Amino acid sequence: MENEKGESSSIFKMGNSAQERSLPYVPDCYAVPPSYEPRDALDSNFEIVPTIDISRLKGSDDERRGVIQELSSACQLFGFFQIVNHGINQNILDDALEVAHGFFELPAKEKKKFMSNDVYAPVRYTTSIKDGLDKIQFWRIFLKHYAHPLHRWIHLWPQNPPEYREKMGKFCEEVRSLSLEIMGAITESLGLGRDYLSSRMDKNGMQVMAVNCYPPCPDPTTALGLPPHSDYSCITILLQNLTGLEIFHLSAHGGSGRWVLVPEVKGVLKVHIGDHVEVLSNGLYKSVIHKATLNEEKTRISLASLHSLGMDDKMSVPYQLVNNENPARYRESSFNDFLAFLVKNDISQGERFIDTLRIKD
Ligand SMILES: O=C(O)CCC(=O)C(=O)O
Ligand SMILES: [Fe+2]
Repeated sequence: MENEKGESSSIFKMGNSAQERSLPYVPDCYAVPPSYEPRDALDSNFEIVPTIDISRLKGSDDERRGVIQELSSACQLFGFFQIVNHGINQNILDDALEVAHGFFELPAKEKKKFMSNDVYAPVRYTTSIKDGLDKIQFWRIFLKHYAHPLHRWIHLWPQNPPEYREKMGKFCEEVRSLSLEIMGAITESLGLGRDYLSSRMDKNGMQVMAVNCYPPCPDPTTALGLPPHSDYSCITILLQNLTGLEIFHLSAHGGSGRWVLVPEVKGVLKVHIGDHVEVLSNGLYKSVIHKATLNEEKTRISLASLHSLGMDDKMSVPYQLVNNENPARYRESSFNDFLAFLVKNDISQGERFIDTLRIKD
């Protein structure tokens, strides 16, 4: 973000190319507390991250039931799973990553048009989380833009690289229809039926793209791309070019949990359970705490597509999941409520939206 003199508070001088932005050292404002980065507890056993063949959702009743069971177990144990055979062509994934990278390589002048720290802006470009306001800064540059309905927002997106709108637009449309399919399976797995949220998500549902760039970092052990957090959305579908995403596996280590590095396998998409599915399930499914770690040599790009109900549409605990023994554990809230929370709170300090929704016994 720029002050009156036109200087950026960010070390990244947001306009330059990723290479020029790279510093030979990590300034103090980027140093994260050791508790954010417990390297010794990292589980590098890739096998344990659940992977689901999503094509079976369209198969026989038995196949669909099998997927629903796997999904339910992944949502309870991890709040996270990977999907294969999702039906999105590899070219579409590669093209979206390519135009995202191309955008961050543009000269300052181009990118500055989108610079904003207003969390309500439908298109904004900035660094960290709230640049200049976060107590700790994060080694991340990002473009955030709304993506659904596409015709309403696409004319606000970058026109450079020239194929940005077409290629990112195609990716967004494909990922959105996948999100509806997955949400149908999630509500079915909760006994609410496949169409419990369909019309609300279909008509007014939001899709927000976080197009993230993490330049090479001279000391990846001291800084982070993003601190531990959960997403406010129903689900997030994520595509990355390199490993770096770590999730907190709650059920590991007798419930004390541990960090797991998510593997990168070409073509595999990642699905995060967000705060609003935790509410929807009355706490049976957990929104996954995750963070973005850094690479010493390479620029990491991730495309996080967040899917939620409409701006003012409230997610509440369904009456079907509530009885005397199992009362509602969360207050209702909307996407707009999350934005108000984001304005007032510093996520870099570990504040979580979901914690503000819990109903105390
Ligand atoms: O870059 C990543 O792997 C994580 C991105 C993320 O968590 C987000 O944009 O909310
Ligand atoms: Fe996230």
